[in-house]
Amino acid sequence: MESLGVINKFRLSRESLARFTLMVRKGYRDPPYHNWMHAFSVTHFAFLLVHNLHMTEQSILTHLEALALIVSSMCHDLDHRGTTNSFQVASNSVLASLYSSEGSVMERHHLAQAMCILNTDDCNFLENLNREEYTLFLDLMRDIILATDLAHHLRIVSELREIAENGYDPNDQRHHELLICLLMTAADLSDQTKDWQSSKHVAELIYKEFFTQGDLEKAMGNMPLEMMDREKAFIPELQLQFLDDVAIPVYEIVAKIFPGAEEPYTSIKTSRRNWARLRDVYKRRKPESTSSLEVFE
Ligand SMILES: Cc1nc2ccc(C(=O)NCC(C)C)cc2n2c(-c3cc(OC(C)(C)C)ccc3Cl)nnc12
Ligand SMILES: [Mg+2]
Ligand SMILES: [Zn+2]
Repeated sequence: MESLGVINKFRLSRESLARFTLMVRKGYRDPPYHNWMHAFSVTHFAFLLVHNLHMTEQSILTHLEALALIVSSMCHDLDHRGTTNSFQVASNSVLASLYSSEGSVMERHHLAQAMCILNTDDCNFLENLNREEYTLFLDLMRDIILATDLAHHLRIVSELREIAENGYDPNDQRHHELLICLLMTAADLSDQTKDWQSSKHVAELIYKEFFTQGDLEKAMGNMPLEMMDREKAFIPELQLQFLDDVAIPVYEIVAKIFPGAEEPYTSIKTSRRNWARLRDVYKRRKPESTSSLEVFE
């Protein structure tokens, strides 16, 4: 926050900011993947994007938008239970009864948790923002956290491709809104742009979460998605699919809009090559012998 210049610009209270951060960290549970470590690494990547691509200096983002992106990254998976939106509905969870009519069940809950913490005494580090800035900040945080629903991303990805092809227009309000969603998604997926060992380890954590949900669904008498069924999933193949269909296009678009952001795109393509190698190695063995998580050994 210091090096983004938002502390001084918005006269943020360091004590409140520290209390807010500690409350946010406490607001995460400890599933294998969707815990504070994920929120922390997403926040760090969001900072690197804004800082290294000089987004505030070049007026690509206002300082308020940069602040909203960082704070939203910290809060974007608050109180995650390691289960998906469809599982909330299938299991008739309290969160589903609260939010399923609007969709993005978990993301609405993450946002509600963030608002609660902001409204907790001594944690509202935004107290020196004027009414207009504060209202705009809350609108930004809402849009950004709701943009972390994979379904939302899949709805806008064709518009994102079009912006990457035809050029980003900083004066186009829709382009600007879509860009902020893209930055959040790029941060949320950034574990896959790290070194192979780290990316592979994170994938292992995600599938531990998915398989636990699959076990729960079987216990409930429901059929889990193949991706969540530890007996059926072939992880290298599933990872190649997700990288090709969702993750790699995100960094390809980021690299097209920001020429200085080639590295994550290069790195995730390397990760993909490693998954392809792993798939070929495990494909040759008797398929029934490889228990899903064995690929991580
Ligand atoms: C390594 C890696 N593999 C994944 C494999 C599958 C899926 C999945 O949900 N498949 C559902 C089917 C219907 C397509 C997500 C995966 N995933 C995510 C992720 C991304 C999310 O949404 C944004 C950030 C908006 C893309 C939301 C939640 C998660 Cl866990 N992060 N890393 C991963
Ligand atoms: Mg999420
Ligand atoms: Zn996340």
